[in-house]
Amino acid sequence: MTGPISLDLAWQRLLNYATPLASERIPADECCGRYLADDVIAQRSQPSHDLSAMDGYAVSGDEPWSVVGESRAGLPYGASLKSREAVLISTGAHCPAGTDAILIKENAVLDGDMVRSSETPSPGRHIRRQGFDFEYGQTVLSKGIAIGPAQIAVARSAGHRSLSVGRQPTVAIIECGDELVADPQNCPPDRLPASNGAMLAAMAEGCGARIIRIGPVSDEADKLAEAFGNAAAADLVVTSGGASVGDHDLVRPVLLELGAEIDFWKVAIRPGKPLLLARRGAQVILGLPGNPVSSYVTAFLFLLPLIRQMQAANSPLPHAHFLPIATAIEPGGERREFLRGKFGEKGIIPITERDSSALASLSHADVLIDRAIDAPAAKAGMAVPCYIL
Ligand SMILES: Nc1nc2c(c(=O)[nH]1)N[C@H]1C(S)=C(S)[C@@H](COP(=O)(O)OP(=O)(O)OC[C@H]3O[C@@H](n4cnc5c(N)ncnc54)[C@H](O)[C@@H]3O)O[C@H]1N2
Ligand code: MOO
Repeated sequence: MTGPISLDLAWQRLLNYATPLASERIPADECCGRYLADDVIAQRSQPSHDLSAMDGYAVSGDEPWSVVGESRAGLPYGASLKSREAVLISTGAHCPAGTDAILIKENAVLDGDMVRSSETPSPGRHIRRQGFDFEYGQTVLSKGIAIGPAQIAVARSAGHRSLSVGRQPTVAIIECGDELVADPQNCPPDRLPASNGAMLAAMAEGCGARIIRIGPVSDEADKLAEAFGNAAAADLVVTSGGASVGDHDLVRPVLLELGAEIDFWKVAIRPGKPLLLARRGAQVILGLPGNPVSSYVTAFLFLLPLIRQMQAANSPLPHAHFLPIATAIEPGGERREFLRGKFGEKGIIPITERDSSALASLSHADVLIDRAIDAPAAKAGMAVPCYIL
């Protein structure tokens, strides 16, 4: 039996394993949370003309100016300005050709159809130049980025009604364990409400997956094989529990029986050592440990990156932020460890509970603190790598 592999190696293998699914074109307005399958090229310049950034007067030459018309947003003044002419202008309206400056309304002194300034407007000030935001033909959004509200807005502004995005994977979640009951309000004293399936489904769905829930499945090889059969249509199958070395831990033996290729089993992290990556035909299989916190942490580190990668994300792994800790942390151990932490006024407060079954402490966590193997003790105030949950 080979030993656990490092997290970095496991991540490298994971990213080589899953390829992006086919792309699809959908309305830009429905793209929040999706990943771009192609670069987005501007079909127009923004702004398409020089625009006023303020309400006031577009003026040409020296004062006083005679007011010859109006330029409104969407209703431009049709002619050029001559020297000593002005038009009333609104924010977002075209500056007529010949505009030298914008006299803001607050500094305008009207006298019949003439206008003067109480403060001379500086040339070019308050004029948004054509194409200053982006130019026609420019790449405004790059392939592989996550689409959020700002990206939807820029795509529309660049003239796109629809966008090409990675297809969302179907993820089947199989919960294993004789002790698990589906209904938490009907749980005999010797059993346990199944909680990992719902937790993993919420995590995967939040990352864009379409979910199939299977189980809880009892610890019997034929039942687990049947569950894999029911998951045949999924792009990715995630199991929870039965990943370790116990007599009733059946995920690995059943997968071998079904002819799956196992890439790795066991990663040197805490929590979450018994973790399995396999492939069966085009289907990727991720076996997560049953302990609830291990399940959460390994889903965060492996399941969510797989889902992002399948949707064409260019940066699917979680990103660490260096944040100061409010209290000291003891030296790291022989596995890379992910400690729960929460936001506090003086920095991240490490949560002392480290048991991999302790869900209440997980529910208080805002971050996972990444502690390297044999990391030296960290004093209060030191910045440590954290993953925001
Ligand atoms: N001899 C060894 N024993 C164990 C090792 C080891 O290396 N040698 N590793 C330990 C570690 S680390 C972990 S993590 C667990 C993982 O075990 P399994 O993936 O086989 O999980 P189970 O045994 O099925 O369950 C563990 C624990 O979690 C509870 N559980 C399981 N599924 C759910 C669920 N869907 N909802 C809520 N709770 C669940 C289950 O009742 C158990 O208490 O193995 C260690 N053992
Ligand atoms: O990973 Mo186990 O997750 O250390 O309890």
